[in-house]
Amino acid sequence: MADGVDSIRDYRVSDTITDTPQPEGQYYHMDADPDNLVPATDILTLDDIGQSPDVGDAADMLECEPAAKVDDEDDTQELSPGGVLDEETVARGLSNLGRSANGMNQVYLNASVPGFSLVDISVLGEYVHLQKVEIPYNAITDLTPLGKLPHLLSLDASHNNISKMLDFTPPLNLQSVDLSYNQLSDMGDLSPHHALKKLVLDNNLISEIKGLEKCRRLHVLSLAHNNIETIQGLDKLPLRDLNLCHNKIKKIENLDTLHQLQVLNLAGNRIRSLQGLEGHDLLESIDLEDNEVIDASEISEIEKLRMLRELNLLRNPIQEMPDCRLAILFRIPSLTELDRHKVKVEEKIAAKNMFDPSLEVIAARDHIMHVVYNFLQPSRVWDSTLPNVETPYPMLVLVGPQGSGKRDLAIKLVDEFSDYFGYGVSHTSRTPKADEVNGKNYFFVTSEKFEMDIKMGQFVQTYRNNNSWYGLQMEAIEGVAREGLACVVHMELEGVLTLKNTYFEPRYVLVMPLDQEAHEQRLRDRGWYLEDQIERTLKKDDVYCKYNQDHPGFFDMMINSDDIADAYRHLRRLVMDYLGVSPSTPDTSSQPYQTDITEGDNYQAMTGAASTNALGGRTWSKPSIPDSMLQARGPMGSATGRGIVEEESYKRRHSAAKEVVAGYVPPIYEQILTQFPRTAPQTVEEQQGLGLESTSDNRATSAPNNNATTCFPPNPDIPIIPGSPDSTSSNTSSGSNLSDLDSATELQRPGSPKAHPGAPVASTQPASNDILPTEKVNPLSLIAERGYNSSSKSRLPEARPLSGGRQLLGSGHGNRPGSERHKVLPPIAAQ
Ligand SMILES: Nc1ncnc2c1ncn2[C@@H]1O[C@H](COP(=O)(O)OP(=O)(O)OP(=O)(O)O)[C@@H](O)[C@H]1O
Repeated sequence: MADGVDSIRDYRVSDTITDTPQPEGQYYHMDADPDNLVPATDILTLDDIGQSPDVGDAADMLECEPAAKVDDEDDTQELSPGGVLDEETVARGLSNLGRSANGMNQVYLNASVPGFSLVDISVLGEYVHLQKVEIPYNAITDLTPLGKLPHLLSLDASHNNISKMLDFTPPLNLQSVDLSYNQLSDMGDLSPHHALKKLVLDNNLISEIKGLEKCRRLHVLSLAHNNIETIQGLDKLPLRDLNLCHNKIKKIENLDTLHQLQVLNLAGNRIRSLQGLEGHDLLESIDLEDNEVIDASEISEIEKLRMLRELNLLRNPIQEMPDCRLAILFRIPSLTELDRHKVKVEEKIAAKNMFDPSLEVIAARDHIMHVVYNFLQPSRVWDSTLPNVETPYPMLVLVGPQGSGKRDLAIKLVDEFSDYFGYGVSHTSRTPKADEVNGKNYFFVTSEKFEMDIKMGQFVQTYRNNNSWYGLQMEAIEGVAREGLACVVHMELEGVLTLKNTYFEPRYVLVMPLDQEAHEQRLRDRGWYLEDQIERTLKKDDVYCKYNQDHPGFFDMMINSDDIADAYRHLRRLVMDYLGVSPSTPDTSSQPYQTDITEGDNYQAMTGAASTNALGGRTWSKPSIPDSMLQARGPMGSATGRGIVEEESYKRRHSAAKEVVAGYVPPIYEQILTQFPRTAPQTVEEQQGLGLESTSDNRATSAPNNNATTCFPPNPDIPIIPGSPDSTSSNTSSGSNLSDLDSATELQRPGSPKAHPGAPVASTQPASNDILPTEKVNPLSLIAERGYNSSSKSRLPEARPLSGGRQLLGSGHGNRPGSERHKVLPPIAAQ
């Protein structure tokens, strides 16, 4: 017998290492210095057997020693002949030297003898200090010898022929047992093994879960590949990881009391419903691969599991559902792994955009759809884009939730200021209400017609509400534009977001019922709406308020519409302020819109200038900012119609983009100059003609916002470009609106310093690379290319004759192009 083996056995027998020298052969001989051994912790208290760094490290140094010695011996010797485990075989498998349970001895704690076709393991009973025994891949049928190992913590007896469950005297503290791949058909009574933390019984013949009632420390239970049909016998166990995959389970049940469950594997069963998983708040991983989950609604059972990170539904009929992956990700956004694939951020965004797109995404899609359909139509020059694409067509949009009163306000406003405004009638597929007139309130069309019109590229924006379509057609705007009027429309936030993507740059007035009860009452009083419609509308109040808060400057103005008469009074005053209309304009409003115009109203300063109800050089179009707003902004206030915050942000982005593209940032002075209004340029004479000199300072700060010389000292380095809409030349005249086409095409000639009317005027010799690539593309050139150049004016739509007795307003200003009649809306850029 080799020395090493002798030593092991002797050590086993003596059980002791003492400080005093012992006769040779009686104790284990160690080459390593015992002093170097790190004292082991109390191994009985270890949670994870054999993983104590202290014990393990020391053992690593030494555990090879006996095996090496044995290897030097006769390798041909048969180990454990006849399947009877012998000491030599055990000697080869011993490892992990550590302290014995009583802390007095150095002992091997682990024995591993796999694959020896062992039948009899009686000899193991003599190794009383063993804490971990690994005897897989043998032919063991009887485990009773292990009853003699009182300190056994971990047993791996998988791949044997065991048919009786742990039928041995329980060790003190057996915590982990692996009996997978055996012949177990009955779980028996595991009460004696109440210390069990982990029990693996995979690939047996078990058909019933039982005997675990007393295992109050069981965290991990694996019963994969058995014959289990019903989940039971697990009540109140502290299970964290339960594996019941590949059984015959049809229903998830009796898991309610497993409050600590984190990982659940039910793959390879016959489960159809996820009912029974709800309420397991700690569940992190659910594997349901290869089951029969078919219904997407089942996801609702697990979508509230906040800790859920991994879900596997591969090989379930639910996978046939279109966009199944995105649908699941949308419903359970916390997932990091789905169907064995990591979830990408892009997928989560795609899921959100597909199933609950933000208002902005809805609007962007709506816009794209209309642009594409429009593009497919024969191109036209719209009256509302003239005199050039840089000139925003004047529009007023009243925005607000359903029943906020915006529609009534719009109609009332158009009635009263019919020389300025026309009502842009939207289309809808909803059925008309009793008092509604087709063509006045809406154009009422069928859904089919509406959708056909979409495909015909007729809409600027659309919006779907309560299964009905709403939309504003280009023709509705055009009809008003041809009259030379500013278009007033009302719509919901979604419509505004689409409109913000278009080239229209309307004024947006938020009409908001701030008192929700009053709003609710108004909706109920109408008697049109269903209960859930009212609920949804009231919820949308919050969306509006939040949007207004989160996007300062998004709306130009907000009007509280709790009291509709009061709201109209505000709106009226605002409009008059914009238009520069005299308060002497008779207040034609009657009940319920009693306007109350007092002497103290701030537009009174205009009285002298606009007593004839003329525009006084101010328009509804973007550059005209009410005095109150302009004052708040100061002399550097926005002239582009954006809110001040939007404007600042826009400027920053603009200059940053310029810097990146051209490596050049125009001085702030120039940037400001280029922000001057591109519409309704107003000459100094015109302002003087309005008697601005005699008005209060209030007017002086607001009126000249399109006159650089008033706001800023003239820069001798900056050339005044005649004909540019940004030009502030006082030599303006109300020339042909169409002549702008000439100047626009002129402006983009190669090498011309006037490359684009909107391009910043950088210096006396502008460098061509100061111009953003996008700025080099003048859409007017595209128009010109299509034949709408200066020589083909005849292609432009002819103005219709003036319809019925509308008053011509203002003097000395150009008409709104396309109308040639009303001198109402923005005067044309001077040539
Ligand atoms: N083109 C459009 N784009 C977006 N929203 C629109 C459009 N036309 C109408 N809407 C809005 O759709 C909502 C539903 O309109 P509808 O006329 O059916 O309801 P209502 O109860 O009469 O609403 P309201 O009294 O607010 O006008 C209203 O808020 C309306 O302003």
